[in-house]
Amino acid sequence: MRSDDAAILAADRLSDEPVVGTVVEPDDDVGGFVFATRDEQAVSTGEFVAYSQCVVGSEDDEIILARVNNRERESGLPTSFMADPTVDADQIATTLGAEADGCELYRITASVIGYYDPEFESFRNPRQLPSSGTRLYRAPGEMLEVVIPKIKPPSHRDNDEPDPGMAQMGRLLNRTDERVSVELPVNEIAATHLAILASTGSGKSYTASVLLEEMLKPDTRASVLVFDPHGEYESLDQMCDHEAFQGADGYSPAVELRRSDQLSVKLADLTFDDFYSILEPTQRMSSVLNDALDDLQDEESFTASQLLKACHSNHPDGQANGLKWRINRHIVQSDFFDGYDRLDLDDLVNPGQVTVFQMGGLTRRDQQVMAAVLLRKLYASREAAVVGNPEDVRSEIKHPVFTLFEEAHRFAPDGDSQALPIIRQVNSEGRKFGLGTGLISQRPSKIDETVLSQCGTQITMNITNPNDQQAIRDSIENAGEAVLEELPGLTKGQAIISGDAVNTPVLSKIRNRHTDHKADSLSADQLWREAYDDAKGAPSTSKPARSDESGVFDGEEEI
Ligand SMILES: Nc1ncnc2c1ncn2[C@@H]1O[C@H](COP(=O)(O)OP(=O)(O)OP(=O)(O)O)[C@@H](O)[C@H]1O
Repeated sequence: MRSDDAAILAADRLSDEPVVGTVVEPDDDVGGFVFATRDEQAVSTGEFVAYSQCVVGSEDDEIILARVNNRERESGLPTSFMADPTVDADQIATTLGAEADGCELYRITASVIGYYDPEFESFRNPRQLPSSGTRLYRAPGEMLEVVIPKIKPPSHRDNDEPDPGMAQMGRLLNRTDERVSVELPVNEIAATHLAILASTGSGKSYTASVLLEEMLKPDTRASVLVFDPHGEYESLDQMCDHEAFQGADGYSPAVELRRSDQLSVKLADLTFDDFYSILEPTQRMSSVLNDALDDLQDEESFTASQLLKACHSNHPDGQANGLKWRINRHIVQSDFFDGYDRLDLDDLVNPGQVTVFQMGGLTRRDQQVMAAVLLRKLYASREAAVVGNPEDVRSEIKHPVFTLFEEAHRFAPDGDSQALPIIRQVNSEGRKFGLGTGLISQRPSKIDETVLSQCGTQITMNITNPNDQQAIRDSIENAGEAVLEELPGLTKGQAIISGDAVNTPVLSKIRNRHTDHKADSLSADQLWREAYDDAKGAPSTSKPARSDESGVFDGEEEI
């Protein structure tokens, strides 16, 4: 980010950029205009173009940004706009290099985004569409770097104000000849929640890992909990030794990996609803359970045998037998429930630490119960810390926490889940208490609608299923139809970033990871060959896997 952003925003800056076309006519329907160009490559969908215009209330001309939407090819002479009496035909011919014979033109629709107002820290509507003949330029890359992230621009920050923590996620997808960096304010993502949505294999966990890398850099030192049903995030521990993550003051991120056999939930932390879903009691059993839990409600911790005893003491006549059988079956015989806490928040959440819960061996219900218990504890602890109750022992978490849910449709489905009520609560109230969620899913249509619509920032990648596309349309208010139409065409690592962290949606290429990516699909042919060699005791005939472990695409260098 440059500090001389005032100069970057000056309208005369536009003349350094290539001319990409000329406005043919305003188009009220799209809140924009149609322009003509010969160079279709320079103006692919989602690209930013710009023109200068005098706007009411501003002394100088402003740079107005517009986004390229649809395009149509027009062969032959550009008769439709050459016939427009307000257009200077010579000027258009010069601009486009249009020669009389067989020149190919493209009619392109663009919607006006507005001019950037640093006071307002956002775009303003110029309230007037450009007139025919207005010359259009490619929007300057340096300007886009300043105006896309939703932050106070450097020129408007006090010297003693700390720089906002920025996550350098990648670059603008459409700019192939220059690197225009896409940075997102970490604060905004953590406070207003995030959704990363894409079909399987499109790069969701890769993108989430890039974000986690950025959050754990010395500039940010975030506190993050990852709920990871497939063990996709363990390679993050490479951050501990990687030079990109070492601070001048000796900082190095901590990465805690908790395997499912190291996870357990304290019985006293479960609510009646949790017990209800674990034991699935009949109506009669429910009232036995209720009485037993009433007896134990003042205990800070209790064991399964204390619970059994409480059931028996209230109902010695045998009425409790059915429930006791279920307690034995689902609680006593499970390693997952315990009288004592193995989810101590002090160990799990610390600044500069990411804790990854590898929940692979747990049933879906246990995954939900664990996520619910932890989120409830965090919520209560952050609420107590912010509302300011120093007497409350739970107020120990003094810093914001970001939680990330891989396979979010398991935890917050469009249906029943132990974790859904608390995820809903965190998404609607968590901002006040510095508790944020990131939801990752390949099935947005299977996520609870309220939860999804409360994710303020969205990173959306290739998605082909029509129901999922519709769920995304419904949850992303301002991305614009034309940009969303790009979704099926995006390839691995390409994303639309929209919502609270950006002033306008942006098509991006997510950067390469510093750490290895461990979530690649298994290479079946190699594994078969290896298994065959093992079985025969022969020296290996297998060739190395074709998948590129570094995750670097052909011809794509590190940004
Ligand atoms: N930005 C990127 N740069 C380079 N490679 C990428 C990028 N994003 C994804 N990839 C590659 O694409 C593949 C799939 O990525 P990833 O594992 O993140 O997909 P996913 O959407 O999480 O899949 P799943 O739903 O199966 O978990 C990986 O091989 C990864 O190396």
